Amino acid sequence: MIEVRDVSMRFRLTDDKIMSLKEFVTRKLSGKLKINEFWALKRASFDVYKGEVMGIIGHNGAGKSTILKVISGILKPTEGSVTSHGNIVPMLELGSGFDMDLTGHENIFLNGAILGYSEEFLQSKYDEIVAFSELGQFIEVPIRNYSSGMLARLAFSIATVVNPEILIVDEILSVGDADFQEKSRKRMLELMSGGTTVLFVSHSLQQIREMCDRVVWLEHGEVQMVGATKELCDAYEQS
Ligand SMILES: Nc1ncnc2c1ncn2[C@@H]1O[C@H](COP(=O)(O)OP(=O)(O)OP(=O)(O)O)[C@@H](O)[C@H]1O
Repeated sequence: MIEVRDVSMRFRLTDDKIMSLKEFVTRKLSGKLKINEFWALKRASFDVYKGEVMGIIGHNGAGKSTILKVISGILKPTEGSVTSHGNIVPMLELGSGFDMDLTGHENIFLNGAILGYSEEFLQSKYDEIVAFSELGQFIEVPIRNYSSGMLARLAFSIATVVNPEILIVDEILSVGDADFQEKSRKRMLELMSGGTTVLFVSHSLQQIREMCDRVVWLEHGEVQMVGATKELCDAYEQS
């Protein structure tokens, strides 16, 4: 269902603080621009099968969020390829696809449109989304006033209103209060039992052990191991 083949991702960084485009061009032309290359992913390959829940673990900076962005199509890999079959719903950085100046209500239509849902569809699902988000009257308030937990609730409610074929989740289950975490965990389990393929990053090994069929372990941008959850989490904990 998802084939990740020899994916490498290079970021180019400059140490210098450049204040304008003019300065950038002058420095570049005069050869004074120092650019460092950084490979956030190095020849990563793995498969995610239809209907399985795949966890991604690894220490800070291992490349977990980067691989999710590449699979979601947000970043184009420098080398390698990703093939996927089915519509992908990514829930990545909190608030991506949201406009902070708009209300929760307006953002349901904005974010929903970005995810590819029609206005009529969103209209028909609006009450359900608001009810699931538990935002109540806050739905009419600009979201810049929301806490990160409230934003996560809104994002999760919009993204899971339909059963996506592939759901990509970055740490979202660790945001919000315990009750909502439990509710979103149940919704994820429901989606999984309905055949949705899920790819998710979590720093909580307990969550990974509980929810995943298989796990990819990334370290410094490289795939360290791919395997069954228990075996892999045991190895990771011992490392
Ligand atoms: N847009 C970018 N430009 C430059 N470097 C980046 C960019 N995005 C990520 N990186 C770097 O790539 C590396 C991998 O980042 P990534 O966010 O994928 O790691 P992660 O495993 O998700 O980390 P964490 O667990 O801390 O969230 C990091 O060193 C990060 O600083």
